[in-house]
Amino acid sequence: MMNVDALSDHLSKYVVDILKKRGIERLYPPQEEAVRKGLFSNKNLVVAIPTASGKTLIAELAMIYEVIRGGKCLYTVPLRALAGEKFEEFSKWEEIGVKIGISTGDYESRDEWLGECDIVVTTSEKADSLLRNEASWLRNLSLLVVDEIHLIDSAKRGATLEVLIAKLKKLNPNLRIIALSATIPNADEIAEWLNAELIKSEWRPTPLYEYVFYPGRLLKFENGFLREVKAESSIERLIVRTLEEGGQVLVFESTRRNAESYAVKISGYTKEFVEDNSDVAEKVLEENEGEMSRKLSECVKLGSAFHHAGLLNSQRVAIEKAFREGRIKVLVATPTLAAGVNLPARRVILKSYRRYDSGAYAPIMVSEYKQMAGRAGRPGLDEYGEAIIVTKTRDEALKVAERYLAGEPEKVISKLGSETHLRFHTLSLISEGIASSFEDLLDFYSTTFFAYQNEFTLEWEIRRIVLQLEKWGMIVEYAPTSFGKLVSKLYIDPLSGFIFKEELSKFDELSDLAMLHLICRTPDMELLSIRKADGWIENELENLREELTYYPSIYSAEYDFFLREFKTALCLYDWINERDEDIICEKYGIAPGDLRRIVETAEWLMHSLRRIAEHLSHNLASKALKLEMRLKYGVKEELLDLVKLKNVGRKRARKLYNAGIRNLEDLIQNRKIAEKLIGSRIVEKILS
Ligand SMILES: Nc1ncnc2c1ncn2[C@@H]1O[C@H](COP(=O)(O)OP(=O)(O)OP(=O)(O)O)[C@@H](O)[C@H]1O
Repeated sequence: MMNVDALSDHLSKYVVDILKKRGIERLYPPQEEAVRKGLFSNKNLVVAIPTASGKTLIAELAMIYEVIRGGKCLYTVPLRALAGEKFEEFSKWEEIGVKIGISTGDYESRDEWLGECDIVVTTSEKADSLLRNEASWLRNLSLLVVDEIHLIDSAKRGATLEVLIAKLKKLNPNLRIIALSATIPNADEIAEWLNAELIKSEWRPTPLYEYVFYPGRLLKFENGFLREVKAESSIERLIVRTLEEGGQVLVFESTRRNAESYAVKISGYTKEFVEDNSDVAEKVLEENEGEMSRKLSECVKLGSAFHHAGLLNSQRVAIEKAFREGRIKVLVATPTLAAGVNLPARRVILKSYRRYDSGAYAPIMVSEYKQMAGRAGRPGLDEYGEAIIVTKTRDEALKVAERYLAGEPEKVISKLGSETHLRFHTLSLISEGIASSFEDLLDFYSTTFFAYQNEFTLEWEIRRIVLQLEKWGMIVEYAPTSFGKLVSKLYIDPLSGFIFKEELSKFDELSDLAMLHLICRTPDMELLSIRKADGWIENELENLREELTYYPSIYSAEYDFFLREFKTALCLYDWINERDEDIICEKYGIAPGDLRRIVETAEWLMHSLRRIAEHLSHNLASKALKLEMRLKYGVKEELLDLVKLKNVGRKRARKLYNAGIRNLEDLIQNRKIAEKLIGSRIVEKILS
């Protein structure tokens, strides 16, 4: 393998020294192949290699190479959590004067300061939003790195990724692109679309062995033949053996409930392997002490943990860090983790190979299995990694082995052809001046991966969408109206913008609940699902019907969907009326992380509603602004002057208010009382 000293001609001795400090003496085979295929040139590259095989380093070397030549780089990832992780990883380059920036905040900031950075890490959505808000620095990029480009296949975020690449290529004609991908069967299609050299390999620094388990046996493929070896009688015995060997285990379960209960069960086994985790156990209770958080804390004390989208960000980070440090021995996660951050373990066990998707249990895709299995084997720590799918019988094991061990991951397919995505991106293309005619739109879409993969054009769909945007008053003759430009900048679905405008044109006044319900009626809002235990909602509906402006008949097809909208609006209503977070979670059957996510989305949509009301000079703009702030802090209107103060959240504000302290002035005049209520340190911070 090539010695990193050979890189000094392209990168300088200082860079090589930093690599060596990181323990990187020789390039991995795929990295060497990348150098040979033009890593240090202007060539585009697609790198499709397994997890932890050195993809990121290839991108880092290319970015440093560009920066040394005075270039500017954008590194895009699919998730905010990943952006934070990569930003941390790249910050070491500041040692040689490379300026690293990160931008993943709200969807409307310009972040002009990023203009001075050499490398900016962001999510594809944020980069697209920055383009919509005319962030000028995005027009002089020399290198775009697209991490996880196989997520073009994702129904939710794939289209934005594809359109972002096409936009940046249009705005920077000489833009160099390096795409990092999991091992997918049609990486060559992506390479052709991007006019790139392809580096494709199955090489891994840590060998991966894949098995299917059924009680007492393990199945595996060896030289193309299925072999069966004796095994432990239960998965728990197998897990204990791994812990006895000093390894850790990542377990995937199909639902949150299963993940939580298995983490509790396995904590009975991990406790004998764990030292003192009390600091981590306390950390996960810092922001919330509800039922889920307490259960998580108990597990952590005994060396296990669960990980799913209901965790608070701070809890997720604490768990991941403790797992990386080897203090948590078994982490039980739901498949959402697979596409997320990098948590390798010696053994990866899929207790279930099904996932709950839009109301039904379905077997996971082979590519999802490969993502999870790829986490097995910590580079430099484990000699090998083992991925094990759990089944109950030999018959089932044979079928599962056929599908997942011998199977090919699914091809990456563009999802741009859906009306929602096309509507969303067509408005932005016209708003940003990238398209000012029908031909411009067709030309632009002809440069997407969708066009590469499909003979037929989107002509008919685009005509229909243009007519719709005209009808909604967002464009005229392929130019944006001021309303259309605003909707595009707000990064909301044009249909959401239209719903807001329609409702505001019908009503002068709306109750708080009606305004919360209005944002829940948009395609941008994540809605709560209706559980068996939610019979109470229809009673609430009877009591609150007068406050609503829209209420379908119980016989109409949309009634079930309306119930979900109404349940979500009630949840937000409780939040802004200072109901305790844990009581809200209990009442609506959600976890703290879900509440935070729904509140964050609602705040963004209320902000959008407020901006549209202002644009229409509608008197509800001021009420929308108040609701936006109440959503942000979860308080009644009377506390707004207090929560604006730093270090004053909803609980402290309520304490102060109830003692007669209504704002900063009162606080200064009643400092002693305030110190008794919230502590002198906090008062000090507020007044500093
Ligand atoms: N040539 C090398 N020699 C030694 N260590 C390396 C080498 N290349 C990368 N590494 C280390 O291996 C780990 C994984 O590398 P990297 O993050 O580049 O892989 P990856 O494929 O991007 O992983 P992921 O898919 O999880 O992002 C990192 O800690 C990195 O420092």
